[in-house]
Amino acid sequence: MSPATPKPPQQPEHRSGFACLVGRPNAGKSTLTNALVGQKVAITSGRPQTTRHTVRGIVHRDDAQLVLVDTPGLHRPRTLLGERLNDLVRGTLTEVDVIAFCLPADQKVGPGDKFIANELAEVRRGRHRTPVVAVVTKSDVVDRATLAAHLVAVDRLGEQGGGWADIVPVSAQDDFQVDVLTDVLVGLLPEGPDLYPDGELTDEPEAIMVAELVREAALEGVRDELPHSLAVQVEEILPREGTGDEASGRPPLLDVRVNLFVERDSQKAIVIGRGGSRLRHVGTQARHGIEALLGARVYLDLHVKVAKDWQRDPKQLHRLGF
Ligand SMILES: Nc1nc2c(ncn2[C@@H]2O[C@H](COP(=O)(O)OP(=O)(O)OP(=O)(O)O)[C@@H](O)[C@H]2O)c(=O)[nH]1
Repeated sequence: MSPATPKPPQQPEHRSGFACLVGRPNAGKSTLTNALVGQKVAITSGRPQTTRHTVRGIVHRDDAQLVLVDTPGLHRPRTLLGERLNDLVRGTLTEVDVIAFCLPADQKVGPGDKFIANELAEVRRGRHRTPVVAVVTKSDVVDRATLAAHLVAVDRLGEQGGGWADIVPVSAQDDFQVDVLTDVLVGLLPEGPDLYPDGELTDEPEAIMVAELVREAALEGVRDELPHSLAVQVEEILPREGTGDEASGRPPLLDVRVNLFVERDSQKAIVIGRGGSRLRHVGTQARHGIEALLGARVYLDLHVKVAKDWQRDPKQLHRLGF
């Protein structure tokens, strides 16, 4: 009997597709996106509901490309803006290949999670049968017994929709099991070639990222209702004439003009601060981030404007890009 010819090693199939992170506000979606991608692309903040735009990060591997869509927090709509956000989330859910449902380990499974689980059950029953992975985030903040109990509760939450494709506890902060989650998500993608060129981390227009940096700085340390009442619009990003030097490769200074919209005069006063001190601080904070993002020196010109009840006005929402 002749020995069996050894088979050539099988090349693993290349996979590619879109994943979307959902979860109640503050569940850790942005932080997890950053941990998965390995670089800061989405904007995190201690305050809930700050992620308004769909920011994508891209995980490049030899065997796969995973495009992450970081959605705004799915929540019960209270205003027109809330409804638009939810429409955006629902639209995203049916377009992706896999959904990661983030449930923070330090919070009991509550009505907000059940609301989202119901939505996801619909998506799983739908035409696309999109698989949903339950991700228990912030697992570093609880002990093992609490984590175990939480995993059981999360498992039970998935029963109505026919069960989760997987359950993965992670800590974005301690880089615990983030690679395991990547493997699980990649395993649920269809076979396919790269969707984006290597090295590209986000396809967000620069202006949106600039707006998010300003928004993040403007919300920092403000303890009132501001997060729901602040919109940021980048009016222009222009190279200033005669400031660059082609020979040495020095980029020109960029003039960045940004409008911050609030709903009331009292909120305008909060953003500006006594004698303009707070706004100056916001400007400095944001400028550092923008310079790092754009790789050039920046002159940041901030204007605070009152756009009354903009959250409820379709015309204003449109103008602000919603
Ligand atoms: N201890 C710990 N804290 C975390 C972890 N991930 C996120 N956080 C914190 O949780 C808070 C919310 O995190 P985000 O990533 O902004 O949450 P989000 O779900 O994107 O929030 P929204 O934009 O409001 O939807 C921040 O203060 C994070 O620092 C983690 O793995 N461990």
